[in-house]
Amino acid sequence: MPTIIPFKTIDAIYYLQQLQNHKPLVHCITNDVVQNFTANVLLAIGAVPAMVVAKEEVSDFVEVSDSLLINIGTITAPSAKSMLLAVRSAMQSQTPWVLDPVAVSSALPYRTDITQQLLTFKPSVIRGNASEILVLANQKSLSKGPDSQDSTQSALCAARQLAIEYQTIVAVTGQIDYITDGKRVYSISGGDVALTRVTGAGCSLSALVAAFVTNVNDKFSATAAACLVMKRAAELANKSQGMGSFAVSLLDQISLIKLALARGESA
Ligand SMILES: Nc1ncnc2c1ncn2[C@@H]1O[C@H](COP(=O)(O)OP(=O)(O)O)[C@@H](O)[C@H]1O
Ligand SMILES: Cc1ncsc1CCOP(=O)(O)O
Ligand SMILES: [Mg+2]
Repeated sequence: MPTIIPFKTIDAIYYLQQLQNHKPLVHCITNDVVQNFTANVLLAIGAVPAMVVAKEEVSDFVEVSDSLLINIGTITAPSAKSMLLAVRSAMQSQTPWVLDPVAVSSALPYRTDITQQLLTFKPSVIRGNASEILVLANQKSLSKGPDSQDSTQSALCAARQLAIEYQTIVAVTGQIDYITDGKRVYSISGGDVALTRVTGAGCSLSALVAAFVTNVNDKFSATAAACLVMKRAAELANKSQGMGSFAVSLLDQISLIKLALARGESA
């Protein structure tokens, strides 16, 4: 196992600045539960979201986008078709794309099979919770629908194995996030368990990753920067008024995160 390196705030600030300079257009094919929240998270960080899903136009739209998010949360036969067309186009045009394998498990062979097909089109990053990453690496897991029941520590070997097998970057998230390209590992601690009590935290994090990996050479560090932003924003968000307010406050804190990270660095 390589040395696990805590990812630094100063490096996250650099990638955040790159993102905000370029204002990337992020093409999202995501699940029905989190469309609006995901679009708002992307706007809050300084990216431009576009939820374009029709099979007739996904290939064209990938070509004008800076990156693509594929999230299989509420997959159906028509959306699976759109996803496969979009990732084919992304691979051909070398557009970075992020896979969020929501709820892959032995109990859901349809989405697991589609995910295996998607993986052949070379995702730039796979972002999932520990149970999802264990399943993709053919290891035992304990998921509960879209939620993980496994620790990220227990999925780190699986994450590295996947990164090597698909020559990609894997972000396995939970109490501690790990980001790996198979050889190196970054860790990010902190965040807040409240992130597991609102829907769409993981899905919108995958969208953030898609925004961060555009226009950069080092997608490994850019992925870690996205993960750090979500954890720090959750720490700063208001948890005292319940989970509805937390979700709104999380958006507020994402929109203000550059200032907060810079303040933390100069303190
Ligand atoms: N117990 C926890 N403590 C702190 N942060 C957490 C915890 N569990 C998940 N997170 C954070 O929640 C976000 C979503 O991750 P995760 O829950 O793994 O995704 P998903 O919603 O896809 O299951 C990430 O930013 C992750 O770091
Ligand atoms: C509840 C639910 N059901 C299908 S997709 C989805 C959203 C999952 O969101 P997240 O993985 O971010 O918790
Ligand atoms: Mg998820």
